[in-house]
Amino acid sequence: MNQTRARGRFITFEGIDGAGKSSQIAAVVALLQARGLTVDQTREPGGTALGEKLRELLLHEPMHLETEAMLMFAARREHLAARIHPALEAGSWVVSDRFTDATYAYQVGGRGLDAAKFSALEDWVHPGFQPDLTLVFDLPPEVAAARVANTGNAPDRFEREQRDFFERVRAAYLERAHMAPQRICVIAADRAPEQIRAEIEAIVAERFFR
Ligand SMILES: Nc1ncnc2c1ncn2[C@@H]1O[C@H](COP(=O)(O)OP(=O)(O)O)[C@@H](O)[C@H]1O
Ligand SMILES: Cc1cn([C@H]2C[C@H](O)[C@@H](COP(=O)(O)OP(=O)(O)O)O2)c(=O)[nH]c1=O
Repeated sequence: MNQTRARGRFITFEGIDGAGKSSQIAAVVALLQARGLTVDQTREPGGTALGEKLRELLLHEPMHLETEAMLMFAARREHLAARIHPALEAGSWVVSDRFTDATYAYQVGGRGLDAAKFSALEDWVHPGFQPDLTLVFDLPPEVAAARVANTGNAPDRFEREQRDFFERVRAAYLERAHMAPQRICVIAADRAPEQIRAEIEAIVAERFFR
């Protein structure tokens, strides 16, 4: 029998640093796997050997804002070609810690990149392609900053930014969610992990398994 496997779905997690994405991503991956799906868990910047090298530069090397935006999209181009598209076509689901909404939030919102330049890069790198579902973890920057400080890890170039930067990033995420309400769900992330997890499970079930 010539049965082709259905194309996989692409789910992305977004939010300011310390929003609490990491553990919830693990829960969603486990949930999908429990349904018998093959899941590829990945992240941006990164996700490929080249992308991880670019990530090192992006997180630690000072650079011009437009260099930063183009390197984010360069890493993404590689990620799409080498990993995301092949996985989806093979029927795997792809769950990524960040994607293009992060460039809108951090580079346009946080750093002030020209929105037209962002759109040009987005249209070049993935014309007509967006995640099937994006979860934006939303919380006050001071709460997120306290969580990041508690981890005890050395902060990277982004995590060292001040509260007003993260206020702008947060606002840009909310603006982006407003522009694509069918795709982007905003999650109140200043709650207990179990509550957040239950809400996400309900969203995923409603969106994909109803
Ligand atoms: N809902 C939550 N309430 C309180 N602390 C949390 C919550 N979710 C995550 N944390 C803690 O906050 C820190 C950052 O979480 P993490 O998942 O790494 O965030 P992100 O991946 O969004 O940067 C970790 O120490 C984690 O244990
Ligand atoms: C994908 C992406 C990430 N970033 C930033 C956001 C984060 O501060 C950083 C790395 O993301 P992340 O993996 O969430 O950091 P961590 O592992 O420390 O939780 O890169 C951008 O500024 N633009 C982008 O397009």
